[in-house]
Amino acid sequence: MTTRKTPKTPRKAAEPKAAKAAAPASKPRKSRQRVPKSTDAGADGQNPFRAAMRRTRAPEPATLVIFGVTGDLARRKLLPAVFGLWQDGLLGSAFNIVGVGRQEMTDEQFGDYALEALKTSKETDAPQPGSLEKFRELLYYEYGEFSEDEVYHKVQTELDRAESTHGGRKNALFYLSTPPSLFEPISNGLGRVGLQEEKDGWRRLVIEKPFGRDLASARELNDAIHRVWDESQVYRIDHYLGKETVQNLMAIRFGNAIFEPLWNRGYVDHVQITASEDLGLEGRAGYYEEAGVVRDMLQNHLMQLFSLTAMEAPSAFEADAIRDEKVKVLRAVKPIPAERVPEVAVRGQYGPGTMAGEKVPGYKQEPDVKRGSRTPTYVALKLEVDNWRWQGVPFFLRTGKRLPKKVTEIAVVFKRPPLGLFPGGLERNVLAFRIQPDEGVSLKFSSKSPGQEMVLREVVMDFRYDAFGAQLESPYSRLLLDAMLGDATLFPREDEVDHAWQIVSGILEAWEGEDAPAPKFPNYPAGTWGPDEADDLIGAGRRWRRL
Ligand SMILES: NC(=O)C1=CN([C@@H]2O[C@H](COP(=O)(O)OP(=O)(O)OC[C@H]3O[C@@H](n4cnc5c(N)ncnc54)[C@H](OP(=O)(O)O)[C@@H]3O)[C@@H](O)[C@H]2O)C=CC1
Ligand SMILES: O=C1O[C@H](COP(=O)(O)O)[C@@H](O)[C@H](O)[C@H]1O
Repeated sequence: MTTRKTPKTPRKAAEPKAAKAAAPASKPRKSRQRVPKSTDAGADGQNPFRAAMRRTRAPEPATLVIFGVTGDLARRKLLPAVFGLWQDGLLGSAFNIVGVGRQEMTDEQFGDYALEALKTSKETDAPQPGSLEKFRELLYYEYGEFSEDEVYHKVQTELDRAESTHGGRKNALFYLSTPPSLFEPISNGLGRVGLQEEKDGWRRLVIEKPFGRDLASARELNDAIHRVWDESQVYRIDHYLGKETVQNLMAIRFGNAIFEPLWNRGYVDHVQITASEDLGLEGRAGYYEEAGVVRDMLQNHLMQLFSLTAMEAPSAFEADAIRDEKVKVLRAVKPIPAERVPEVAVRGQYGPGTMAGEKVPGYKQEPDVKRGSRTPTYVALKLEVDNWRWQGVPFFLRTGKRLPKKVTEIAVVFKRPPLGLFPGGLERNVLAFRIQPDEGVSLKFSSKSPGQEMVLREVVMDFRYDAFGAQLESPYSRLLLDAMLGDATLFPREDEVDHAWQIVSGILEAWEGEDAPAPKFPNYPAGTWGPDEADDLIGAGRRWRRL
């Protein structure tokens, strides 16, 4: 995304740049609003999940500064998440947002933009009467070139202004919701004007994914970030960790006595981790052509799901104890040098096809995609873990765009019973964590079907999240609140990110290196479950789950 766009929603004419830049530092603040009570479902009129959080968690007064606030992520996810937290009274006694972008806009115009975003996003909680207008009072906007100091001075001025209503504190959470190429320039810009210094309040940096584009660039970015920030101030976000159902994986594994004894090579045949998407490119060619599925999904979201499934129990539910265990299992993954890639990985790119009865274009026909594009939109990978728990148990990971449906699932497939006493029934028990949609956990097993004969049938025990009677929290709400509270438990640490890059490095080398053979793309029609080679990867006697 290098071209400058016009604002994405109708707005009033932009105020001249000079007039905005010359606004006095002492411009009067809008009065801070009392946080309204929620009318979400729940006995006390609140979203029960959030009400539970409210009792124990309240951040200090703070400013959330979103760089790239005019982008897709901010519009569809971040602003709705912040609005929901604020409406439920979770953002403490004083809070405001400074949106930062490259487009010229006044605070007023930004208010219109943000409200339009809230009204159109599917993720926005039902607003209470008048609450959108009250929320608008918290919104400020600054713009400029991210390579120049001026915009950071403007941000500093915003923090100075907020001080009086924030109890003399200048706490700030800087959220980098921009293309990854801007992470380092923005971090440096903040550093040049001293915005990382914690003299008069905490300062934290949230960095979106992908963190780097390969192992070398991730390390360079990490070093650059550390030249400005202490690791304790850095929150690398992977929104999959904010999903309730992903956290539930730890709850089920380590909060029950019945699963862990089976969670090993003695009982588990293999594990399948799937993140399939029915969507195609959604106008994100500029980003996706550079990234491809390995950087977009595999290196981060799927590696997180893998490490949470395969790790040992942490000694405590604390950031470093959990991160230590995740790193240990990532280190135990059998290395995948470029020569091994054909054995363990399959790539794909969708061609034209049919989705829900509608014809859809292939990847190469999507707007702004190069006609000869080699960008993969599908990957399947076999991981082997060289440790006592998992020796000989393959983990199969797959993710892709334009697959038949949106579903993310972790399925633990158990070994066959040692003796087949009865006819019928299923081949193997499966414990499946439905991360999304239709969130829940199911266990498949065989049962006698009614009748004279001892014939088995496959049955399912199913737990559904909607049994709790509450809508699940957006992962961004959870993670934003955690970052405001200084809780890094659900954010990947630098060594986790590094090890995840190490695992996929050979794949990138084999597929993108100078001598890499040209792929035969497209190799799956949109609306199908990916290339046929993925079936060979999972091997004889096993098959991918049809979800
Ligand atoms: N969108 C999504 O669903 C998800 C996105 N992410 C990550 O979030 C981050 C943001 O993604 P997304 O919102 O989709 O990206 P977008 O391309 O929509 O834009 C992000 C923002 O960056 C600005 N921007 C782009 N290029 C420049 C530039 N050269 N100089 C200054 N500003 C620039 C855009 O300004 P303008 O509006 O003027 O173009 C916009 O404000 C990325 O790191 C992405 O990987 C992570 C998970 C999901
Ligand atoms: O990070 C990303 O994730 C989304 C999928 O997220 P989900 O929460 O809807 O499963 C993906 O579409 C996008 O390409 C990627 O950048």
